[in-house]
Amino acid sequence: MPVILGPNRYGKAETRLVRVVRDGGVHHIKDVNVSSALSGDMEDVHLTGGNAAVLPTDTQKNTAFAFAGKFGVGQIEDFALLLARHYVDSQPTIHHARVEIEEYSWRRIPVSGDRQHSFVRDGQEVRTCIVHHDRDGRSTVVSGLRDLVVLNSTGSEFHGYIEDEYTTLQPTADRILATAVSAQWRHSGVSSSSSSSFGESYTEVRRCLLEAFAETHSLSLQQTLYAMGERVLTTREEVCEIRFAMPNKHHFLVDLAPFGLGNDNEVYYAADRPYGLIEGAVLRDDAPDAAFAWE
Ligand SMILES: O=c1[nH]c(=O)c2[nH]c(=O)[nH]c2[nH]1
Repeated sequence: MPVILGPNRYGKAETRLVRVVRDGGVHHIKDVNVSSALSGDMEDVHLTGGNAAVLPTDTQKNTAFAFAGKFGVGQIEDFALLLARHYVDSQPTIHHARVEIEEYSWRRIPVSGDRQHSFVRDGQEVRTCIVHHDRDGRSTVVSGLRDLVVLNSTGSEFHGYIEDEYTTLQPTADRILATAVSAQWRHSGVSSSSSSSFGESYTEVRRCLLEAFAETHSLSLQQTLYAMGERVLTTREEVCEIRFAMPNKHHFLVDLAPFGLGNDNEVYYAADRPYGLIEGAVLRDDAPDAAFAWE
């Protein structure tokens, strides 16, 4: 039976890289996790074990560290583009590079005196990007975040849904709405200029997400998801599509009647599982073709 090699890629996953930028006694921390995946002329390595086309994953790890030393890390999208372009442009056997970076943010610990080198991890939120570059010169950039945990303690209702023989959920006109937002947004174009605006874009998209979450009177988490996406797309022209995964972090009112107490929307049980999982994309109706951006 004839057998052929299917789609494949290989690379170094999760190179944990920390760079300290020293501005005199004032230090800055860049803490990232870099994963690269390359594809191209990889028939031989799979079919015969000939490695002539292979840029070792160990070299990919070294390149991430070397580039951090040589160029700094800066905005993760720029660093990912730098790496992806380098792999494709420097190695004829590499036709496509995918670079994914996560960034963990650190906040300075305010202390008296001139000590400026102590930090505390800034929550559990993670900034992300996935960049692709191919030998036709096409680049795509998807920026994102995950574990942005938000809660509205009122302003959320849920009623009017299907009720069948298995439904026990009570309709509510006032509930807690909480979620851990995972969002990824696709940039319409990728400029090759070195004056990056990915930092400002990230800050503003995040602001849109938070403001839309807070300002939307919610009849469902789905409606809130759409409102958040719509806010980003109507505010940030560089973004053409945004995808969400939002767990509904259920808060159930506790029945305090057995203890002779009422519960006027005050005491909740915060269940961690199971959770509703609401996923969806919001995009411009004229969004350019995504090509391989989401792969
Ligand atoms: O916002 C919600 N959307 C749902 O689809 C759903 N389903 C459910 O049980 N609770 C909720 N809440």
